[in-house]
Amino acid sequence: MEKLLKVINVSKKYENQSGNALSNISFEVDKGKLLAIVGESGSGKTTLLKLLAGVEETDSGQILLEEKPVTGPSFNLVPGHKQVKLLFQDFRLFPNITLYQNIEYVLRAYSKSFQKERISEMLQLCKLTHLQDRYPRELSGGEQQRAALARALADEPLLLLLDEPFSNMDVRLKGQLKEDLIDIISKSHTTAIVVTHEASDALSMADTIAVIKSGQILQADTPQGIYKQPLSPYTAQFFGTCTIVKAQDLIPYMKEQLQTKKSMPYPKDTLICIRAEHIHLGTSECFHMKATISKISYYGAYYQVVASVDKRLQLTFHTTNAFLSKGERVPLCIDTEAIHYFYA
Ligand SMILES: Nc1ncnc2c1ncn2[C@@H]1O[C@H](COP(=O)(O)OP(=O)(O)OP(=O)(O)O)[C@@H](O)[C@H]1O
Repeated sequence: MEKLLKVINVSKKYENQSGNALSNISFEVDKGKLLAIVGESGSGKTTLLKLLAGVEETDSGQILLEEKPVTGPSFNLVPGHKQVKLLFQDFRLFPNITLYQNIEYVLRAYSKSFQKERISEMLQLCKLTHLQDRYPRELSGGEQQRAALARALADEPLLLLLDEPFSNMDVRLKGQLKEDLIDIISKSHTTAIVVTHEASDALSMADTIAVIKSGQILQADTPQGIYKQPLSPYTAQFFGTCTIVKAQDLIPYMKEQLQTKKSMPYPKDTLICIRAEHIHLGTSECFHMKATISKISYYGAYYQVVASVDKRLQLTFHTTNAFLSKGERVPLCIDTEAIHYFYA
């Protein structure tokens, strides 16, 4: 697979900052793929996008786009790399010209006939042909985003960067937009990096996810790899509800299963993660322990239940059973095969 982008040991510290915004970041992106960068507020996501777009300077390390260095503003007359498009949360469409003219502006260096052809292609791709004569203020949030996307893709950037593209969207609109975005990006064969703090967006959109915390990449993997084989409790909990417990606290209830799972004995303080969907109400076929329900929260498709087994062991699980109540003692069964171990 051809590597479009290589980020090698990049660090960045702002002048008035005590720690680093980014420390020794390295990753690669294949041509035509979508990478999601995920992390909590202040983890360094936007800083990374700015470095990739060439609008901020790196302190050390290298960013290579098609093997050529991406340099910061002090190296360029016009800040920003010509073939990298950074799409901001607020879209930044020109307010006083129509949607058609917004795209036309990006293509001003090309011939009139090429402009016409390309604008029509972009409008079609982003399902905006019927809205081409409207001004940005006459478009809905979702339409404005597709318009910004059409404009960004018009002169075929090598790399498209999207900063929190769904931050201002309601849930219904977001679902549709996510589908549109993936569709448009893949049809245009664009390589893209999407920054988000929403784990579910990253899981559902990306080919690869990079988890960033305090300016460092904790893990980069496929969505399935990140969800099923998290390298740290932080990543495990970021991507879905899970109970993190010491293996020794589970041994009294699942001695046989835990020991046969791995032939090697594990240290006593080995942590394990059990996803909420891998804990079920016990049956005559599967019973590991009894627990007392301390909390029930309704999430529409399921209930999230917290139940205490003993002083040290509290499990969180999902169920569609609507007849449970707080204080009730319930039998529980854990999918032994799905238990994830964090070896020190
Ligand atoms: N211009 C600046 N000067 C000083 N510190 C900055 C500057 N910009 C960002 N920072 C700091 O760098 C760190 C990373 O910020 P960044 O904006 O990249 O995080 P983020 O992950 O995008 O956060 P959010 O999700 O809240 O937008 C933070 O600690 C932030 O306070």
